[in-house]
Amino acid sequence: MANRGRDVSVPLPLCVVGGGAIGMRHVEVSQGSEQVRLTAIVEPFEQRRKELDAMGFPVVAETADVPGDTLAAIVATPTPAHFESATAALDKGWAVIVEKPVAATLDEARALLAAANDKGLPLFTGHHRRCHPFSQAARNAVGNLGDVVGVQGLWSLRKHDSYYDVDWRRRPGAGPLMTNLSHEIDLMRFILGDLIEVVALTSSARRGFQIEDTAALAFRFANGALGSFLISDAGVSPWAFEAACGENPAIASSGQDYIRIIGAEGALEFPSLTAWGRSGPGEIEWSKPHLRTGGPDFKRVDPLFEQVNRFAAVVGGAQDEVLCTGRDGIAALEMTLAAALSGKIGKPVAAGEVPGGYNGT
Ligand SMILES: NC(=O)C1=CN([C@@H]2O[C@H](COP(=O)(O)OP(=O)(O)OC[C@H]3O[C@@H](n4cnc5c(N)ncnc54)[C@H](OP(=O)(O)O)[C@@H]3O)[C@@H](O)[C@H]2O)C=CC1
Ligand SMILES: O=C1CO[C@H](CO)[C@@H](O)[C@@H]1O
Repeated sequence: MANRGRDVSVPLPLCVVGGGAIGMRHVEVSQGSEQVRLTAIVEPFEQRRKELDAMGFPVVAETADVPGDTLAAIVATPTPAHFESATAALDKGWAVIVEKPVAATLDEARALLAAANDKGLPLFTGHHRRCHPFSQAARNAVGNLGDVVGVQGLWSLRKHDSYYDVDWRRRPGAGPLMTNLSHEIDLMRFILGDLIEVVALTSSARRGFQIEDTAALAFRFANGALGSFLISDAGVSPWAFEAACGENPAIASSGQDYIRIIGAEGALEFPSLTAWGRSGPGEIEWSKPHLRTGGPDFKRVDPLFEQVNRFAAVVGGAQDEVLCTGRDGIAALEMTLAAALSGKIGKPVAAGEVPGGYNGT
């Protein structure tokens, strides 16, 4: 692969494309990492460029203006622009992390992966939750539950109204399915394996946009387990990934678990990894009390910092089993779009049934 075998004692020269909300978090962690060196922020809009320049950031208008020694990019443009931005980065010969969802449609996502493969360049998707120690531990802990029967999740955070002042966030490619459920799907895949079917009810009754504000979903996994999820960015609650773990400086912590995983031999709350299981010998069944075991104390990390360091290591030739690959990103996008399509047509949608050009509306 291109860039493999470079001297990893030298920080990876990397640019961030898109100087918005998450782009600036990538800038922050890149500037704090010894594994990478920020060469530029690519920001096409003059006013924003001026602001970034005044703050002392190295900012350029387009990919062509990025310093020539750059070897990698994090693409953090609006989702509908991912394809164009990531294609431009791959054309420069850069290794790429593209923010989630990997693209607006499956056709675009598959074309990106094909381009990366043709050029021998690493392509990852920014489903950063995998980089938390508790996510990796959950993957191992489900092995103690016996056959997994099901999973139940709830993600409900009320976004501030001005979040939706940004035009693209009210349009196809955005909304809590593409923006937030895509993370949940990747996380469920990471912990429990492939999802193969989804049925959904969607509603825009609270915010009144073209995109949904709330959805109730049911999933089927390849291993036979089932799942259900309620997701909303209009409803106030302490139950959501970011509130549970406090990873996002812009979102208040609650410390509340928001997912329960159920197996034939026990159950697990996430992300605390509080476990419920056998309290004695013999058949484990409903007349017997459960033994409750609190989860371990996990080291708190900034997952974006972990992600960029892992990325730098892979570009230097390391193997990685945690980062979300381009292929993983496509799988998460497929079931996210399947959920949107199901909500639209009122029927279950299986993997393989989402049209390549479908963008979720
Ligand atoms: N992993 C995570 O935790 C998160 C991921 N995301 C994902 O990141 C992406 C960006 O979201 P968010 O940060 O909220 O969006 P923002 O709108 O805050 O930021 C996008 C930035 O990209 C700029 N931009 C627009 N088009 C281009 C282009 N063609 N080339 C370069 N820059 C461009 C925008 O400029 P201007 O404002 O002037 O239009 C803006 O500065 C989305 O795909 C989203 O799903 C978002 C939040 C968290
Ligand atoms: O990707 C994401 C989208 O938005 C959320 C809130 O802004 C983030 O926390 C999340 O990681």
